[in-house]
Amino acid sequence: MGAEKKRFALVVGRFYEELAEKLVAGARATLEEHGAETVDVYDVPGAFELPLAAKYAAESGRYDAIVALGAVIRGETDHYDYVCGECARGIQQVQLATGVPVGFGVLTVDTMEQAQARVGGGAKRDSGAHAAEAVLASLQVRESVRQQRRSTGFAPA
Ligand SMILES: Nc1c(NC[C@H](O)[C@H](O)[C@H](O)CO)[nH]c(=O)[nH]c1=O
Ligand SMILES: CC(=O)[C@@H](O)COP(=O)(O)O
Repeated sequence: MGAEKKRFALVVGRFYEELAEKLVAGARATLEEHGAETVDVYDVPGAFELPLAAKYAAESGRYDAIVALGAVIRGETDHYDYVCGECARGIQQVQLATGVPVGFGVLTVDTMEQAQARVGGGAKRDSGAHAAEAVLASLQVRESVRQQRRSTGFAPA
């Protein structure tokens, strides 16, 4: 889907700054390649804060879609499980509650090497770009449904 005249917010967990920057670069490049009018960036300390930041952006009415970016790397304790779980659950809740697509561009990995392989220039994928592509796809679905409703005149009671 084209992103012409569309406005996007990136909410970014900065726990690992270098990884965050690469995720932002990938997401921004994808959105701008598709013609985004605006790409605003909002920083939070870590992945646990991403859902609330996404909620603020979604409820502002200023953005067509949001991309949540960050990196969670497993440590010695089970803290990782809570951070990842609440981040993912919260982000999903925001998009379902508001209808504003929120891409999940949060790395949940065991090692820094795994993380580096999943950002721009890495061997596996560019997770920032993928999350941006995902919200473009969600916006396309919404537009297609709207067009279908207009063309068939069908509107649920
Ligand atoms: N260990 C990681 C964290 N932990 C911090 C939390 O996300 C949160 O900021 C803190 O608990 C205060 O509420 N965050 C990451 O993004 N990545 C990690 O690996
Ligand atoms: C993902 C985390 O919260 C983790 O980095 C914290 O490390 P630890 O479990 O060793 O305290």
